[in-house]
Amino acid sequence: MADFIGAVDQGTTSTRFMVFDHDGAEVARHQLEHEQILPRAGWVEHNPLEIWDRTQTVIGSALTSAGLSSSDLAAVGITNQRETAIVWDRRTGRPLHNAIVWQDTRTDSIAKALDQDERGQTIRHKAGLPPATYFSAGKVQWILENVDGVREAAERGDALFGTADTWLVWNLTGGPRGGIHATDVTNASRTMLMDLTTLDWDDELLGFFGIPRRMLPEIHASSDATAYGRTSGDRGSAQVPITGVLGDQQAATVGQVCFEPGEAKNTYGTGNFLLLNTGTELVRSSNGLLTTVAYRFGDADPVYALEGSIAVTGSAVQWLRDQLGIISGASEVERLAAQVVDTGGVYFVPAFSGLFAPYWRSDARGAIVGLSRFNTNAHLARATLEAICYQSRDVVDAMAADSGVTLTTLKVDGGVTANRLCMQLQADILGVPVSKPVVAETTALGAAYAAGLATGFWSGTDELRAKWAEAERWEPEWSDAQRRDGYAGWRKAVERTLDWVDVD
Ligand SMILES: Nc1ncnc2c1ncn2[C@@H]1O[C@H](COP(=O)(O)OP(=O)(O)O)[C@@H](O)[C@H]1O
Ligand SMILES: O=P(O)(O)OC[C@H](O)CO
Repeated sequence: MADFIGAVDQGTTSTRFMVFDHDGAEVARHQLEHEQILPRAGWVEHNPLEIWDRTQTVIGSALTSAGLSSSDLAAVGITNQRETAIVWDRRTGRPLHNAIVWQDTRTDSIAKALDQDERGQTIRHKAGLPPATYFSAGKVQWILENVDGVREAAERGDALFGTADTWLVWNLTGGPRGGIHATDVTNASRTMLMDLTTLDWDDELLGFFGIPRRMLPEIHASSDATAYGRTSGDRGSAQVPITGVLGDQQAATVGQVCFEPGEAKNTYGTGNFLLLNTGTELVRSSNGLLTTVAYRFGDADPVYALEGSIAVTGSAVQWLRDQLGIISGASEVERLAAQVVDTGGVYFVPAFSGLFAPYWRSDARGAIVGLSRFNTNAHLARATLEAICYQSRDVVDAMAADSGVTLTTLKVDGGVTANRLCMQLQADILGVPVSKPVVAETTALGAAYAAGLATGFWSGTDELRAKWAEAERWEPEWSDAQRRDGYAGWRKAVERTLDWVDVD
């Protein structure tokens, strides 16, 4: 058997390929960014061909850097930015529009209209999601209605829809020459088109968006030995089985070995995504969280999760860098924030395109409140880090209310966790310890685990669980009063951002 498992992590800002050995240790990686196309305020697009090109490059260069070839890979897993919608022509492989990214808000009127009658409740009940611009279905509807010829092509069966996993699987398995059109249950659970109980596309939901079933990929388990086929073996490379496919936040849940109900992880990247494993029971949220599929391994029952999705966390740090210019790199925010002992009364709510969980308010906009002449850049930097943590606190509180689970530790990962001050603030603001694993690339690791489980490379979840090891831990230091007062101020600041714009 080949000694390694590969994993493609196709994220919002970059695509990386990583190779892991049997111990789950990293052997190789290469990563490339792709362009963020911003045609108008609120619109965010990617070029699917650029993403495919980047994917091929990072696979080749990561293998070469480690002196490996594709024949050294027992299997490959794919994990991806979720919800982002791609529609392409099956005959040519050409995209019929740029990918419409999860952050894009152009479909606000579609989402609003659905929520004005009982369709909103039907979507909540069947798909586990509130009608919102975040999810794929409205984006597909927009392409069908706004791009010439796409609806006709979709009805003829020539236009295919997929999230980034589907696009990559189709291209890796041959594209127009017989590529496999498939997705997994976790990605399908983010479209607003899948019924969480049947794990199949739902005709009533498809009808709400006018989406022909023929456009849609087949839905399979997240870990499956055959459904996703093999890489096409172009340019003399080996045909490697693709045996793991799952959305990036679900992959991080697997990489953090959250296999038991009550276990949770929080990933801090562009946004934050906190997932709580609720087992084979489907828990419906009354507090603004999403119900989603965490993973399905082979024929086993699906495992569900409650998710709190936060749109802007690490990207608020980018805003300090790119728009305000008060830091020159993301890592500088820690030094600047550490120049002061608190935020000097400042709160920053980065509701740049509204607020996701648990508020789901597209009429909110960002605000910096509590300013006095005393305040400096350092206070704003610290308030940015606190905003990341307070938004996570909102979600943790909603989760406790929905599930009755009180976290005893929060497992963390993602780019922002490099910021030790931010992680200390997170422990302080939550009042629970925060724990970071040795392998911080939990997303790629989770995709590799899903792929390796399907082929017998790893024997089962117990073996994977034994590989998890803590690298760093932060204990709460704030007093209860400090925590209570700080959070009360945050809630007041959030109130100030609501009902700020009229959204059409
Ligand atoms: N030291 C740091 N302090 C705070 N934020 C950071 C730091 N390093 C990186 N970030 C933020 O982390 C994000 C990138 O994390 P990553 O996990 O790669 O995100 P994604 O997968 O969403 O692209 C960026 O938004 C960046 O601003
Ligand atoms: O690509 P990331 O890491 O920013 O994750 C994006 C999420 O999957 C969006 O739901």
